[in-house]
Amino acid sequence: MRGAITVFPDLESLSLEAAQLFEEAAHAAIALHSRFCVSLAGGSTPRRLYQLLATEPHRSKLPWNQIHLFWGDERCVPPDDPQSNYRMVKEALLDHVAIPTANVHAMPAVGDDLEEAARLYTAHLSDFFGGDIRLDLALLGMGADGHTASLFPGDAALTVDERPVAVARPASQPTARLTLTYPVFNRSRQVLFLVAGADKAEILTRVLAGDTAYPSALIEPSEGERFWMLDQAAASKLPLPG
Ligand SMILES: O=C1O[C@H](COP(=O)(O)O)[C@@H](O)[C@H](O)[C@H]1O
Repeated sequence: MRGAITVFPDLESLSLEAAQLFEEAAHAAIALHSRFCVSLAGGSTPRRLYQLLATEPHRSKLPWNQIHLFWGDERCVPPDDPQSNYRMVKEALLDHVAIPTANVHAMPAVGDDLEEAARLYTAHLSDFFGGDIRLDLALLGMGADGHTASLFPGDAALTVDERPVAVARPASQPTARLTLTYPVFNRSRQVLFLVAGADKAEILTRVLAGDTAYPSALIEPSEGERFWMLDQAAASKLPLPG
């Protein structure tokens, strides 16, 4: 087993703790370098976390003008599509907090030329961070196939290590995607995986045992910390401690 792992009874208690970690990480990063740069996970699991950040006590305690939100991945759909990760974040969080528009760094995953879209987001990251793209916190989820962000088993995006953004074309998915790549996640100061649901229990045991057939197992920040927050259902097949 690798990384700090905490099991919660349900998604609500997991999300409450994740919101606390987010707030503490934000204050620590802002004390260190006056801003907090975080990449957001999509899908369904982090929605409750984002809702909690958008309500008291977190909403008032977070200095939104010093928080910069990036996207870990995006589905190639319009931003108002139900599948859009941007839309999920907007509805759960952005619509409810006073974050400056300039601090919302959504992935432009639309248009016919996705390689160009990946180049544009790469250029945006380079402009923002300069030569060293380093997130303070990467929020990640895990799919039942072991994918994380849009790093899917067998997809070419897994092998991209010279660019921060790649186009993913997972055979299992209805649309192409954009994703941050391993070097970005593995350079983050902190990585927090949020994993909930019984459908993930089997693969999670393999990921946490370090089986690199599953993309989530290859997220290992070289100089940072990695945390796993699991609900009881996702953790149900893990070996018992001791
Ligand atoms: O497709 C995606 O899936 C993963 C996991 O999502 P969940 O719904 O099982 O929580 C997510 O982390 C990723 O950002 C998303 O695009």
